[in-house]
Amino acid sequence: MQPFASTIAKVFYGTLIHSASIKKIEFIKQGLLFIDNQGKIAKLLRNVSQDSVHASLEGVEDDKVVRLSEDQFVIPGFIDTHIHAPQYTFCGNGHDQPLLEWLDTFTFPRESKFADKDYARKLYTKSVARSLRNGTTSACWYATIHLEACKELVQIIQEQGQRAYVGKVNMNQNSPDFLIETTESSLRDTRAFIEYVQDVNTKIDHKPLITPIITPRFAISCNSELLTELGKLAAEYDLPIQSHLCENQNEIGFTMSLFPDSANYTAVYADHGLLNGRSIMAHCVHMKDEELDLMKEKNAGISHCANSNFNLKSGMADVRKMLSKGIKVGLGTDVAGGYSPSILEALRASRTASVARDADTTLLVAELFYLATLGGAHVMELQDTIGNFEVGKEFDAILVNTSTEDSPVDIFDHDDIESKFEKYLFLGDDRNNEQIFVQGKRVRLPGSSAASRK
Ligand SMILES: O=c1[nH]c(=O)c2nc[nH]c2[nH]1
Repeated sequence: MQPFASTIAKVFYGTLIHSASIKKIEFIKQGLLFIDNQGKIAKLLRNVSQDSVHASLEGVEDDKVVRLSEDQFVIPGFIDTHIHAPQYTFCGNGHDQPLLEWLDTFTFPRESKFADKDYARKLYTKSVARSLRNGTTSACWYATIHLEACKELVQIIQEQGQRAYVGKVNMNQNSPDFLIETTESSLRDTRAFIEYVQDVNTKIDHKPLITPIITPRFAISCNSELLTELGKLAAEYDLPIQSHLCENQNEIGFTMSLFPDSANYTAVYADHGLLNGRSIMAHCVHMKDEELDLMKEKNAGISHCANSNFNLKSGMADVRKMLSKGIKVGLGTDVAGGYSPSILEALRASRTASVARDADTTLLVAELFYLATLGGAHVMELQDTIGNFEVGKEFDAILVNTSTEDSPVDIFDHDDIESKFEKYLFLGDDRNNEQIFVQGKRVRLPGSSAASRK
């Protein structure tokens, strides 16, 4: 056996589809993708004919080779840059209200239930499984303020095998009595949470997939002292940061009344050390030009949550302008402002929003697919690790089949792989996601026959 072949854990032969850049989807026909036993992409060959494939696979055992059919292709896993784990419990409800009322009526009472960690385990198991089943191989999760429930979420994500940023939410003002912390308890529990995740990561036999993320809910719910200390914690532990920004006009007005010394809402985060290259700001619907310029200057990323922005009637973000300014943008489902845990739905809503904003500058299919994959990787600052099939990256992927028994996509004789792929983007769903991989391991969801991370 050849030395290279002996480190190979899996090989895919068939059509591979990924973003080569924001403007270009590469359809790799007769591709051979080699995954090593660390879950990394070891080699990628293009246009390998049936005649020569045998030679290219020399030394690789046959049971490691997946031969894709004409209706199957492999794409990078989706990246959900903004999702609330506890809110899956009311996903699809409550869209008659705008943001601040929706938070008071639905969100805060439901999130308060996560004080009970057994309840949290039961519900988080479903949130994470649903996200994974929809092809989200990486997610930026918001939990709640409750430390023990946050730990449960980490354990569940680890059991199910998703790559994730997980945030213990911080709230010490303008929050109901049943969902509020003191500055001291908020900081103490955030530090304990960070150290818990770090400890979990020392006990695994693979490169860590879970990272704690500093998560001030939004400026309204954190006072200046807490924001400042969270900025210091992010710097001390070198961690990413996530929050909400310029989602709704009432939210912006209230924020500026609380932080009158900052030039604008975006500057509130910058003024507290919370805006840098590892910051992920969700929504950004009503951004002034100087706020977008500040995002660019700080190299901060935006999670575009079009589904949520429609549901909560927040507005339509100007993604074209963000991209033309060179700002990093990815997609977020924003469960449960967004009614769907599927990034495919986020992609479709993003297209609709871009058409409704300006039919002359709509987001193109290549751009939408990029936002769902490589764009999200940039927002997470994981572009050197995931997002497409460049050699050396880790293999996070979906094996899509457009002809599964219960497929919502109909395929006709005239369909080629390009049209099958586009049909999947606009008509497909989790029934087409035949296999899901994170760091080279097949993810098996609760209820399936085998345990996770095989
Ligand atoms: O869409 C949103 N969902 C939330 O949970 C939230 N909290 C603050 N701002 C928010 N926006």
